[in-house]
Amino acid sequence: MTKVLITDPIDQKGIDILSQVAQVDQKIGISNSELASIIHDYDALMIRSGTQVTGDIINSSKKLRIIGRAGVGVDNVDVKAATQKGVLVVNSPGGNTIAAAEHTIAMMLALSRNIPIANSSTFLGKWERKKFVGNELFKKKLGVVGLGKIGTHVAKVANALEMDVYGYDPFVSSERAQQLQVRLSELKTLFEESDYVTLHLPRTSETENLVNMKVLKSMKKNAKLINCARGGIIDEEALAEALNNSLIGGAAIDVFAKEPLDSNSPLLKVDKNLILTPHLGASTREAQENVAVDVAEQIRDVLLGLSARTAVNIPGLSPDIMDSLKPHLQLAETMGLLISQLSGGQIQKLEVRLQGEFVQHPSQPLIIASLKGLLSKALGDRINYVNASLEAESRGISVVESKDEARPEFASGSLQLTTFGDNGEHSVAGSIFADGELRIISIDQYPVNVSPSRFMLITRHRDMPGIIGKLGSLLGDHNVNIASMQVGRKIVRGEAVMVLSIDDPIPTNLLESILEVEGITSSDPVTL
Ligand SMILES: NC(=O)c1ccc[n+]([C@@H]2O[C@H](COP(=O)([O-])OP(=O)(O)OC[C@H]3O[C@@H](n4cnc5c(N)ncnc54)[C@H](O)[C@@H]3O)[C@@H](O)[C@H]2O)c1
Ligand SMILES: O=C(O)[C@H](O)COP(=O)(O)O
Repeated sequence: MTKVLITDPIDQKGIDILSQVAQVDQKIGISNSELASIIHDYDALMIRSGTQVTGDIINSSKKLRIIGRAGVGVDNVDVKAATQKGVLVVNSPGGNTIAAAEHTIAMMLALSRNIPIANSSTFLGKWERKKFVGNELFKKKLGVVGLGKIGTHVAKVANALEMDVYGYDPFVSSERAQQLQVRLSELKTLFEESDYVTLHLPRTSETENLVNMKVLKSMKKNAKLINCARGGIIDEEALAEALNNSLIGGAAIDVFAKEPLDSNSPLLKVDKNLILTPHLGASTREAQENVAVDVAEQIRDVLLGLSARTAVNIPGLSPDIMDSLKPHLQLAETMGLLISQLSGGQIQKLEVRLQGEFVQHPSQPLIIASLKGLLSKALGDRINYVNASLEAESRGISVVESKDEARPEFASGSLQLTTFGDNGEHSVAGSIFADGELRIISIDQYPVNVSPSRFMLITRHRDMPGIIGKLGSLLGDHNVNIASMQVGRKIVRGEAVMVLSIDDPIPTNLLESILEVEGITSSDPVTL
C-alpha cells in the first residue's frame, strides 16, 4: 500500500488528490524524533514550513520517494541529504506569490496608519485620534530588494498606489526593470534614500544579516522596513536596538531567524512602531489551495511513475549519465560560479563552447551545470539542475551552444564559457586533466593553468617588473596567505591576468589598496 504522510496543515483539496492514489496519514505538529521513527513506512512526505526535514529524518527513510513542500522555501528541508538519498524534493514556486505580496502591502499600510496599536487602544475604551496620526504611501519612495516573483508584484501594486518605486536585484536587467516601472538603484543608495524598504530575496550565505546595524544607521530616521521574505536576512538584535533608539521609523516583520519566535527575542521587548506576524505571508485560503493542489498533483504523478513539474533537486537525467559526467558537471558548475563573479552585473547571454573530447558528451547537462553555477550566488540553494534553465530564461539570459571537434590544445578537450552583459564580455575555459583534476586553462582569453580553489583573486594588470612583488607584499601585510600565483599574458609587457589562490577571503578595504598599485586595472575576489 502506497502511503503519504502529511505533517503540516494542508488544504483539503490537496489531501483529496493524494487520497486517490495512496493512504494519507496526517500527523500535524509531530516531533522530529517521532517523525524519524515512522518515516520508514512512507513513500511520500508533504509539509509546509513547520516541519524540519533533517538529514537524520531523510536517512531514516526506507522507501521515501518524494518530499512535497506546499509553498516556496525549502530551507526547512535538507535538500542535499534528500538528493544523496535519491529523494525528489518538489515545491510550488508561484502558488503563494500574490498572498506574500499582499501581506507586504498590508504590513506597509498597517505600519503607516498605526492600525494594530490603534485597534488595541480603541478596544481598551480609549479614543486616541491625535496619538495615531499616520502618513500616506502616496509619492513616498519604496525600495524593493529582490525583484523576483513577489518583489515584482509588490512593485506593481506600489506603482498603483503612486509610490516612487526603486529596486535592487543584481540579476534583473535594466529593460526588465523598465517594464516593471522600477528604477534600479545601488543597494546602499536604496537603503539611504527610501521611505520604505521591503525585502523579497532568499536567505543565502550572501544575504544573511544583509540588514545590519550599519545599514539600519544609514536609513532615514522615519524609514520603515518590511520583511516578508526570510528570517536571518535582518540582524534582529540590531533591528530591536535601532527601533528602541528611533534610528528608523518602524518595521513590520513576518519571518524570523528562529521560528516560532523565541520568547527571549529582543524584538518582543521593542515597544514602538513594530508589527510582528507569525509567518503569515502565504496564509490565505487561495494560496493554500494553490500550493496544496500544485504539490499534491506532483506527488501523485511521481508515485504513479510520472515526472514532477517543479522539482528542486534531482535533474531530469538518468543516474548513469550523471555518474559518467560527474567531473564534467563539476567543472561546468565551478566555471559558471567563477564567471558570474568575474562578470558582475546583469548577464544577457551565455555562450557554452565544447571542444575536442567534450563534444562527445551530451551538452545539455553541461549547459545546465554552467547555469546552476552562474546563478548560484543569486539564488543560493534554490537553484538546481532542474530549474537552472528556467531561472536563466526568466532572468533574460539566453544560451548559445557551439561545438568544435578540431584537435584541442588539451588532450581531454575543453569547455569554454563566455558571458555578455552589463560589464562587457568575459570568458573562462577549463579542462579535466588525466588525473581527473579540474583545471582553469584560460581567463578572458589569457592562458593560465590553475586548479580552482575556495578563495581566489583575479587581477588584470600591465605586465611590468615589480608588480607581482608589490601585490604579494600587500596581501602579506594584510595577513592573506597566498597558496599559488599564476600570470597569464599574451605578449611580453602587454596586458596580463594574475590568478592567486589564497587561504582566506580578501577584506574589502584590501581590494581598494590593490587597485592603487600602479599597473593593476581590476581586482576580482572569487569564492568557489
Ligand atoms: N512570508 C512568507 O510566507 C513567504 C511566502 C512566499 C515566499 N517567501 C519568501 O519570499 C522571498 C522571495 O520569494 P520569490 O518567490 O519572489 O522568489 P524569487 O526567486 O522569484 O525571487 C527572489 C529574487 O531575489 C533576487 N536576489 C537574490 N540575491 C539577491 C541579493 N543579494 N540582492 C538582491 N536581490 C537578490 C533574485 O535575483 C530573485 O530575483 C523568498 O525568500 C521566499 O522564500 C515568503
Ligand atoms: O516559503 C513559503 O512558501 C512561505 O514562507 C510560506 O510558508 P508556509 O507554507 O509555512 O506558510
